Amino acid sequence: MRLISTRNGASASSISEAIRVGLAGDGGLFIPDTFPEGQLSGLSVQTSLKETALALFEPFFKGDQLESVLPELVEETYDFDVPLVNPHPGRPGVFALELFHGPTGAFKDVGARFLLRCLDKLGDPSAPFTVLAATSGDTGGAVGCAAEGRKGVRAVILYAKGRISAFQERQLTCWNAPVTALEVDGDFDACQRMVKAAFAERALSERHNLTSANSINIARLLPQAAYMAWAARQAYEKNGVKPGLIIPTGNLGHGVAAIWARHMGAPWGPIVLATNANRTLADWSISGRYEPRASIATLANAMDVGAPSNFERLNALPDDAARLSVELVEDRAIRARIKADFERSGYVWCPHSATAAEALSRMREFDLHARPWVIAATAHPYKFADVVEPLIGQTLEPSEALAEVLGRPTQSESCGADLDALRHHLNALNETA
Ligand SMILES: N[C@@H](CCOP(=O)(O)O)C(=O)O
Repeated sequence: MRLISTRNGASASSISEAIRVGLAGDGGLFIPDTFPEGQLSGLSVQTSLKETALALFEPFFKGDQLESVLPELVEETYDFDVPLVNPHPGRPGVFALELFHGPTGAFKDVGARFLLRCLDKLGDPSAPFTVLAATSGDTGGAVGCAAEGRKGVRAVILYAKGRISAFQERQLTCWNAPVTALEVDGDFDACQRMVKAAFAERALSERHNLTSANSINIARLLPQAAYMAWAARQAYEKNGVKPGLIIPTGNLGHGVAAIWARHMGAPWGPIVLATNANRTLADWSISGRYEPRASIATLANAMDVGAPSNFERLNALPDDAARLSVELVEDRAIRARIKADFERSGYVWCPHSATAAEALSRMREFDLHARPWVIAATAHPYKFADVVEPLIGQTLEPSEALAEVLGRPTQSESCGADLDALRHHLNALNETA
């Protein structure tokens, strides 16, 4: 399989190269020239998540230098539960795919663990990769955690000052070498622009061996596509009807991973993207025009994205593969959904997952009962205790892994919201190395 750019025809010589560089030379995102077919057809409800991942990865990694270590990478990536639970006992056709049982309590753990392990295998400790991660809250923590203690990489996390939850900030700034956290005086889109500008400056990129840990990197998307393929099969087998998926969406990496999984044969029916009040995708779904706008701060802060990077990948798909709908959920509705579902069944959503639960509640009765529905539950509610606890009137308990973070010292450096400021920090890292 060839990996080509979403833009002007650049391509990668192998998946390892695509992972190493993160972004294609023309600034586009890597996509397969043709999607493999039939990889998922032999899988059954008994096929484990790890087996599903190996089957899905096979055509991407065939003949690649990482092919022989894939079983080890898969074993380590998926070493926590990804349960499909029923959040409302009175509604047996509704499921939550709980993606927050990893070390940092967000679905980002899966992709970050896989990507950082790939890079560590490919990296040279005497000239490690510098892995840049722009974050609106959850990616940074997952990348920091996955990078800690590695020799072939160093991670530089750019986070938007004042735009993340207190726990997320702690979780971005608590990792030991080789992790550096930069508190950027700007929003997530500014962080993302700085990262892309750094890649575009060839000398800078080569000097630091830059790559990306955001979902622009294909090694973030594939492991997400794998659990989406596995979950579709599980839900499908429950009553033989293709389930619908509702997925909270910001930078669109998770949504595209699910759409890729369906395009490669995972038995998903309709896919609904739930967004917060950042309306770029909702407007596009109505007007057909993609018009990035400045992001606004919401309760579902990890989705505060005005220019979703993976739109390019969505746009590169044939129309029938990319079919989806978008539901916009404002803060008021997020609050009300967390409260209502807790009162109804005791289930607690994080503000991001609550956008998807709210989208489900707005569905017409006919669509709701026509098939099972899976809500992607993307983050542990404890990470947003300041929002969630007053709504449910109870104290939330952290998971063991999240509690561990509370005991760690934290450290970050201030950074301006432009390339010069980032360049300064990167050069300083080289001087202290
Ligand atoms: N939701 C993100 C924003 C970055 O998205 P990514 O999936 O491209 O890393 C976050 O939590 O930082």
